Amino acid sequence: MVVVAAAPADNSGEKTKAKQRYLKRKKQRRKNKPKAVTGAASESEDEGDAGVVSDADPTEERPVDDVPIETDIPQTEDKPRKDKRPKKRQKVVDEDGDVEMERPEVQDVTVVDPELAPPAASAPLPTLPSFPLPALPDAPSKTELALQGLDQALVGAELVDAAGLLPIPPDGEDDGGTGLSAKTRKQLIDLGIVELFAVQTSLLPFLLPGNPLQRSLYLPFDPPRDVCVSAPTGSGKTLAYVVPIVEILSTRIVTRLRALVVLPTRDLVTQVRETFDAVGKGRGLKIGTATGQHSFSHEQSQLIADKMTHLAGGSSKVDILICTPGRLIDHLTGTPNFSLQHLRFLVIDEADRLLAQSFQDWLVQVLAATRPSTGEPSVPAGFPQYHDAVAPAFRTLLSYADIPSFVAERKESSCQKLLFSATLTRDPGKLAALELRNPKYFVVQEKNDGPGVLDVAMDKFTMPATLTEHMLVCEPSLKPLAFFYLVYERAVTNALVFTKSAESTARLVRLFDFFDTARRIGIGGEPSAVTAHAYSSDLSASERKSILDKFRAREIQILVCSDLISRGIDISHVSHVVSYDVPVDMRKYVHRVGRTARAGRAGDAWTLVEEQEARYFKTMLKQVDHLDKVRRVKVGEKDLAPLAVYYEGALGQLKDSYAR
Ligand SMILES: Nc1ncnc2c1ncn2[C@@H]1O[C@H](COP(=O)(O)OP(=O)(O)OP(=O)(O)O)[C@@H](O)[C@H]1O
Repeated sequence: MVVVAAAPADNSGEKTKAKQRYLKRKKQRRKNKPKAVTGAASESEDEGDAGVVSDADPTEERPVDDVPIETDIPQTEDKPRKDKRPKKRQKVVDEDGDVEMERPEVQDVTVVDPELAPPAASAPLPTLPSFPLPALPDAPSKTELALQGLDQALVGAELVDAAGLLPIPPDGEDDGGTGLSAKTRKQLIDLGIVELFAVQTSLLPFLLPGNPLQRSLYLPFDPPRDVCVSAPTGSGKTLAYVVPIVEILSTRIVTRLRALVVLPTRDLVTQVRETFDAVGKGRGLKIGTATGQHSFSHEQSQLIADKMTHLAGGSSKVDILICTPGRLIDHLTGTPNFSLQHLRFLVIDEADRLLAQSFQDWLVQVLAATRPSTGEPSVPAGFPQYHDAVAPAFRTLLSYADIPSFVAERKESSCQKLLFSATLTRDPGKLAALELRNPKYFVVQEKNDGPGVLDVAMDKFTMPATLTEHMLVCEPSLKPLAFFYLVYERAVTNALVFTKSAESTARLVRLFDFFDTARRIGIGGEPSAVTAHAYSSDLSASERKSILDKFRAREIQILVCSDLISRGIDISHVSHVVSYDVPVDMRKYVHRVGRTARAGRAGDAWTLVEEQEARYFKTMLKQVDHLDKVRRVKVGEKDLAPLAVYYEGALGQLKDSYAR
């Protein structure tokens, strides 16, 4: 009996001389061997091999391929073979420790008489198991990256189908699942609102629960959850908060400042006020605005009833205040008895825009004013105090010693924060700054439009379904002409035209006037049907209002503006939006184009792209999988030729006017 020790593995892949010799013999042996019908292939082969090896030089090292390998191939023999010892197996535990495996043990090989050897099997030789080469793990997908660090509440957002509508029952007890009182339903129907849009359908029942206790003005023991809403432009977010606020505050007896709505611009404050006035008509609610449009003392007199006495519970003349953040801070720091302790609602509309605004840390100051501080009582002993006017959460700040303990207990503020935007931020840092209480997210999107939460996480915002988008690439020098082509040849009127600055706005309007006059003369002096006007921050508030009114009345057909009114402004008849200068980022694009195709109406958006900007613009759209939604329109010289003659003249006049 000769025992051949197993050789170490030869990983080089080169065949040694010994191996070559061995393989040759093996081949020979196979040829001579009688054909086996059954039997464990590996074992028969092993034994045969061993016999051959015994002839070989015992000092020769045998290649690792020689070593019999025990596999887990099921045995086909019916009877167990008595002459074989069961082979030893080595137990190993995998790296994670949760799977126990058996590793075949390298064995001694016993040489037996070939006569006694069982017939060799014809099955193929078992091969060495191959182990995968070490490789770097796959890079995380964009989706995985987008989800990293995301607010868990956003991950669990409620997805709302943008097409969902809910009819408003006109009268009777049944509210049809809207959560609205008969009074509010009647008021909405009088305003022409006969069904709720998707965002309202999901938000109203949430903010107006069936249990009347949860509709209370104060919920100190059961504070309400905060809400974040991401819904496309023109989808009706304003009514989604105006209606519940009016509904809940209508139960109030005493006027306190209970709803604060913060918006980024004065124009939006005016617009939202009009909506509150319309919906809240006949409900006795007092509504105020603070934008800096009037003098500070005038605003103070509109907001505060008593400026002279220090009142622990504040003194408000309004139930609802709609304001810009700057003016809000002015009142918070400079108006006596202006208090946010009674707030039931804090609305931050165009939230991502406002959170990007760090004006005097407005958010920190506002949030601090809505919750009781842990410091000294705000009203020292000896001062006149009216404890009935103090919000429950703030009663601990009173210096009264005789307040029963259940009242004096520290309770949470009842202020419910409501955040809205068509481009809601997913920035965890910014969301954390809001100190949201158990927030509930609503994401309104087109049905089957992909994973909604991920879309928000990856800045892929849902556009209105009724919007058609175009881009027109042109030479920079021909851009004004391309714009005139859109106006006169493609009937792009009732349009908002966005430029990059107030200066570009003024220049374009001037050029438009020269062009229009030249064209009018050229075609026989017909009065022009198209009037363009500039709308910019250079204008006074009253001028801006008058221009907007004229545009709404269709006396002006084209309003040229900067991004000042790219957010929130709602003018129903805007059928076209033109980005005369390409927007700097996707958010701006979403808000600009969202000035049309509102409330289910059709609308067209055009972007004029200078040749050198085309790559940037397309990349911006591609990053959010939006490029294929924007149709590329080609305008050749032939198209522009009829207008080119007036354009030359208008350009000359513009140059002269600036030279003067
Ligand atoms: N249920 C409804 N039925 C009919 N019209 C509605 C309804 N809800 C809202 N609207 C109208 O839809 C238009 C757009 O609403 P709103 O201004 O609230 O949109 P938005 O979602 O705030 O848009 P943006 O993000 O651009 O500010 C308004 O003219 C509004 O009156």
